[in-house]
Amino acid sequence: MTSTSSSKVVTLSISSSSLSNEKSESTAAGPSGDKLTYITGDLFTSPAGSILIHACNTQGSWSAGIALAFKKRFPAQLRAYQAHCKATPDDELIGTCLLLKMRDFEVNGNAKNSTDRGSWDIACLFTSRAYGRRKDAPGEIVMNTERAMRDLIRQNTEAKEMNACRFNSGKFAVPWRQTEEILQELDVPMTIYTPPTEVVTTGPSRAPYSTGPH
Ligand SMILES: Nc1ncnc2c1ncn2[C@@H]1O[C@H](COP(=O)(O)OP(=O)(O)OC[C@H]2O[C@H](OP(=O)(O)O)[C@H](O)[C@@H]2O)[C@@H](O)[C@H]1O
Repeated sequence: MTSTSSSKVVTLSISSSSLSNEKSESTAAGPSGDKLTYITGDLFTSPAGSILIHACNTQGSWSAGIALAFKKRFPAQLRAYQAHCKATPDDELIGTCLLLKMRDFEVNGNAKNSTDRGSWDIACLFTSRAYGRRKDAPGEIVMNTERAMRDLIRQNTEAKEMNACRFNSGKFAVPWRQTEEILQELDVPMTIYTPPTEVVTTGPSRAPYSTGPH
């Protein structure tokens, strides 16, 4: 069997085991994938005290997609993200992670009526320099994702639970599978949330979204 066909078998095995909620064995030939858990639901229902992960541009803009939800819920964290972007050159930001710790925002900053205040740390993965039509190419975003995830793992010294949306797969237009492969290679435990609306509206190749990773 060629190495190409071998890796294909591993991939298929990951897919089917995820759908049946069974753990797949880790093999030297490929990623285990068994540390990713898939949930249909809202990322903002993640357990308190955990980390919420999303992808960001380096321009200081949370203006669309799930970033807009972060902006509305966490105005103080938005300001910290903007200040960080302003103070750091793009080339230094890209491929890093800004980890905004809840304890730094408990006392002041967020809207007084926010019920989310202080519930989670927020990990901003800088996976693209720009956004919209000027966003980085998919291959670059994937490379930046690996570096930014390593930076997050390094900073997560308290081993907090990590939760993410299918980052990079919306506005950044990178097929989820490519980001998923990076997470599998890093062998990182993470829960991935998919909105129920996305399950309904996706095409045939994304149909298993309600229960599986592809
Ligand atoms: N509540 C929720 N719970 C769980 N999943 C949720 C959700 N709401 C949405 N999703 C899903 O979350 C995935 C990512 O989709 P997104 O398009 O958001 O993000 P992305 O990572 O591709 O791109 C980042 C750039 O998008 C923004 O826009 P701007 O640049 O500001 O214009 C940023 O600022 C960045 O720059 C998609 O699967 C959505 O279904």
